[in-house]
Amino acid sequence: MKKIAVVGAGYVGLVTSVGLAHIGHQVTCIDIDHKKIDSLRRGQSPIYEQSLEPMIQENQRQNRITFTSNYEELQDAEIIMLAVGTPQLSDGSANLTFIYQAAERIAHTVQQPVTIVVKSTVPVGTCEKLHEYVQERTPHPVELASNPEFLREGSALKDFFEGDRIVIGANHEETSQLIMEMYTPLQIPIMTTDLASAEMIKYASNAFLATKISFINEIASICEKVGANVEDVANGMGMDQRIAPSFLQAGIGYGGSCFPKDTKALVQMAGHVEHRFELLESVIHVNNKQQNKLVDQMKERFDTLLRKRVTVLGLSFKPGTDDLREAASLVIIDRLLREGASITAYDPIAMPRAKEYFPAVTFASNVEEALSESEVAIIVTEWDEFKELPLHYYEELMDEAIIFDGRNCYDLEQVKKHRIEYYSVGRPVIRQTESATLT
Ligand SMILES: NC(=O)c1ccc[n+]([C@@H]2O[C@H](COP(=O)([O-])OP(=O)(O)OC[C@H]3O[C@@H](n4cnc5c(N)ncnc54)[C@H](O)[C@@H]3O)[C@@H](O)[C@H]2O)c1
Ligand SMILES: O=c1ccn([C@@H]2O[C@H](COP(=O)(O)OP(=O)(O)O[C@H]3O[C@H](CO)[C@@H](O)[C@H](O)[C@H]3O)[C@@H](O)[C@H]2O)c(=O)[nH]1
Repeated sequence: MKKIAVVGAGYVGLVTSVGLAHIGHQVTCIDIDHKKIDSLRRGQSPIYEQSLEPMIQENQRQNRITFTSNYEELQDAEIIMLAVGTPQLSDGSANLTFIYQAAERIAHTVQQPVTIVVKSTVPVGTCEKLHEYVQERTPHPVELASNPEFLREGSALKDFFEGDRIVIGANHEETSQLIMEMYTPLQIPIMTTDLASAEMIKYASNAFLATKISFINEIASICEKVGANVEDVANGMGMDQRIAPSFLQAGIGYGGSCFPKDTKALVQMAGHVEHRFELLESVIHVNNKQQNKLVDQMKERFDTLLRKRVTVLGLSFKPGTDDLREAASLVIIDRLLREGASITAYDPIAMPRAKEYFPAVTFASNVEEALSESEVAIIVTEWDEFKELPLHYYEELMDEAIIFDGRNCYDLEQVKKHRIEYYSVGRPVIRQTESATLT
């Protein structure tokens, strides 16, 4: 059992805190956001993540986790994990303000030798500089390690307990050893390396996954023109073990708090060492195009979207989370509003948050209400609730069932059985008449 402090109670900090407590460590989780800390002390999670709230409560009952805004409570921690945000600046590079603010507070608080473990995604070279920065501000010996986080929202706890790998970057063997001991109960393969390589593994992994998505989205656009079906293409490609099936789901592009910002930060980072990362620039460009694609198709279909009653199904950037950061819904709703459409939206989880983002949108309390009297539906997030919705609902509830599906939720053969006009990504359009199917 180790005494660990985690700085930042966001998606990463909170999941890490709860996960470490659950495997037996004594964890103090610190955040400057008093509202978050108050709600956590009451056992309420400020974010939606499957199984997180009960696990917070269980570890509180076992006295393995405490929440605070007071930095003095990290004084006796042997390990301090840094999990504050690193959002993007206007030029796309990473904003390290929160990292340095937290580092300064840590330096002025520690009373004994400590190891700082950077979980936040930071540009290569940051950990080395941060080490000097903290050590200059405290007489106590400080070690520093990079331990990038690979969890996905929506399956964050599962990823904590059953991740593919743990990467530890450090300058000394003993530092890596200490962090390996901390993770021992997890039985996840551990890779150790130097600080810079660990920092780069995080950016390279996200950039590669984003590349797979933009690649399949480009293939999808070509499929639409040549009459192929991108799902079959992706399945066929994925059977090759060198390619692998994951992250080949065509759709309206990647969003979220990581891929958009980390791809841009890596382009910036490359630029700083006079390397133009042209491949990644294209990946970003393709993604921007992709987010606008369905609205472009809709405009083509209707000529004008002025006063069109549009239903938006799904608002979060992916299912299983209430996170709206860089969600495709932001781009799509903004475009639709500018085109003069009137929007009703529904999301099973993200609506409380979404209300802050979209003051001009009407929110429905369920999918039926969202679809009733709608002229066109657009599926932005592939929640199970939408995937499992009987297709006759669209026929019965909408004026005329016209669906633009940005996540390929439905099987084309099933759609053909209904009077639905159906546009998806990288698959043939279904235009249904009462008696015939014209594709
Ligand atoms: N969200 C993810 O899925 C994910 C996955 C892997 C890596 N990451 C990376 O992890 C980092 C954190 O991401 P996140 O999504 O958890 O961010 P977040 O915005 O959800 O949480 C960050 C938290 O840090 C707190 N904070 C800011 N300054 C602080 C300070 N000085 N002291 C204490 N708390 C402070 C904020 O109040 C906030 O609660 C980022 O670098 C991100 O790129 C995120
Ligand atoms: O085949 C796919 C897979 C994903 N997406 C989209 O890509 C985005 C990101 O999805 P996902 O990677 O599942 O979620 P994140 O929670 O953003 O996780 C990514 O970003 C995290 C933060 O860096 C990393 O820790 C994770 O390893 C990495 O998968 C979402 O908009 C998805 O809709 C697709 O369009 N097609």
